[in-house]
Amino acid sequence: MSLSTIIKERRTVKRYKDTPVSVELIQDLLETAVWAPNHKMTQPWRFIFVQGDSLISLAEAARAAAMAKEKDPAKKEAAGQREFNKISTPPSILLAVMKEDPNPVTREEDFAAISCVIHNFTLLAWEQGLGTFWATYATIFAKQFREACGVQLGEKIVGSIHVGYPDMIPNPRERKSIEEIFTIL
Ligand SMILES: Cc1cc2nc3c(=O)[nH]c(=O)nc-3n(C[C@H](O)[C@H](O)[C@H](O)COP(=O)(O)O)c2cc1C
Repeated sequence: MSLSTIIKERRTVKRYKDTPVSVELIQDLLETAVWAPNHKMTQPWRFIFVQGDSLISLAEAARAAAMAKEKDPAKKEAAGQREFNKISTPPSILLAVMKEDPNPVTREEDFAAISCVIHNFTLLAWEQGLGTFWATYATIFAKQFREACGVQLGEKIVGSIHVGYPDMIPNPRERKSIEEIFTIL
C-alpha cells in the first residue's frame, strides 16, 4: 500500500473482531511512530497498552466515574453501564499520555507533536490490517480512570486509542475540496 492510499483509506473503526492484538506488534508500531517532528525533542509522551483483565478493570473505573458524575439516581446505573461498555468492548486500548509542560508554548507544541505520533501509529496500524479509533470521551479526564491506569499529576491522556482487527469499516466522510481551503498569495 502506498502512503497516500494508507492516508486516504484509514478509517476510524468502532467494530472489531475478538482476535487479540499482539503486544509485540504494538511495540513495533510505536517504535516507528515516535519518529515524528518534535520541537526541542522534548519527547513528552508515554503509552499504556491495556487488554484482557486489565481492560475490564479500567472499564470498571470508567463505570465508577460515570456513576459518580451522574446526579440523577435513576440514571446512574445506565450511565455507568454505557461507560463500562465503551471501554470493555474493543479488544485493546492504547492510551497516549503527554507530560504537560508548565510553559504554555511548549505544551502546545508538545500536543502537536504527540498528535503526529498518534496519527503515525494509526496509519502504521492500518498498514498491518489493524483498525483504530482515537477517542477523547470525558472518561479519560476522570480521576477514577486516571488512577486506574497510573496516570500522574502533570500528565494528560491525549487519546484513548481503541485497537483491533476491524469487523466493519465505515464509509469515508467527505473532506472539503482543495479549492475551498487553499489560497495562493
Ligand atoms: C483528537 C480526536 C478525537 C476524537 N474523538 C472522538 C470521539 O470521542 N468520538 C468519536 O466518535 N470520534 C472521535 N474521533 C474520530 C473522528 O470522529 C473521525 O476521525 C472522523 O469522523 C473522520 O473519520 P475517519 O477517521 O474514519 O476518517 C476523534 C478524532 C480525533 C483526531
